[in-house]
Amino acid sequence: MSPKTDETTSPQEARAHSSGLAFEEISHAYVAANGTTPVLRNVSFAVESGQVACVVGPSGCGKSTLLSLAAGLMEPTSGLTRWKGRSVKPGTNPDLGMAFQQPGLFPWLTIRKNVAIGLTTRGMARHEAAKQADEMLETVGLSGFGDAYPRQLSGGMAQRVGIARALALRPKLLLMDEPFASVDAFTRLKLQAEFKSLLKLDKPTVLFVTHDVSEAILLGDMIVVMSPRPASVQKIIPIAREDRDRAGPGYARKMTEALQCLGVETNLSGN
Ligand SMILES: Nc1ncnc2c1ncn2[C@@H]1O[C@H](COP(=O)(O)OP(=O)(O)OP(=O)(O)O)[C@@H](O)[C@H]1O
Repeated sequence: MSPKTDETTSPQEARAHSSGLAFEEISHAYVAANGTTPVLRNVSFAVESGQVACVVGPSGCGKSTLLSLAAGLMEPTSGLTRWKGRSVKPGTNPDLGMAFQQPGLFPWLTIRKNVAIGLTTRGMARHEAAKQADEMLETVGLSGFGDAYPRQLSGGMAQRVGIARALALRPKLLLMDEPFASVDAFTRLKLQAEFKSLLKLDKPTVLFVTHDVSEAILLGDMIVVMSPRPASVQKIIPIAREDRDRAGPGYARKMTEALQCLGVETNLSGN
């Protein structure tokens, strides 16, 4: 979360000195032959090192665009994205790991090779990469599946492979775009709990896009609620450990706060 500020430190300076990921007055528009689509407007927030920020917002408001900017896949129309205080430039960020809604596994490679591929492309020897891939597969509950192919896995297992592939790189910055959206509700709950404990291993800084407020409360140290497109930050809701108890008052309070911010009716008892 943003560092404490005092009279001598402006919020802008605090973001510039963030130890993690910072967006500074980011605006972005897509320009195409048929016109310009403004997507982000003056977005500013910081995610401190080792913290998890979950981004929620209406469909099409620009959440994935924010991830692409953090990954350095494109540059904003205006403003600055910083990682560890340095401006993010297009190109390879060795600290970066990414996982998406569709894990995008290579069907012709074994599961082991799917996980190892990021390591070998970074120059690791094949046998060492295979060993680390097997360790990571064990961590995500897929030991014994290294020689299988993606077609032999269920949707939940394929998601686990996608997460293993991202985490095998031991990323300091992990960007995730609805990684659990395509699995059934029960598998999703299991994956969320597993992912939560995996984060404790290396404590990466995480930007996690989701449509699911309960997922955001469970996984996030903060929820960044975006407005409709062109999106700006509507509210930042800090999440404390006790708020993650689904039966506790904090959980209900944070859920209501986020949903109201998103314009969702929270009391349907009169219907
Ligand atoms: N490469 C592109 N060129 C033109 N417009 C784009 C491009 N990528 C995204 N857009 C548009 O920008 C807007 C924001 O897209 P983005 O995918 O960032 O939103 P999102 O909040 O992640 O959406 P969703 O919740 O549906 O996943 C959308 O209107 C989308 O159509």
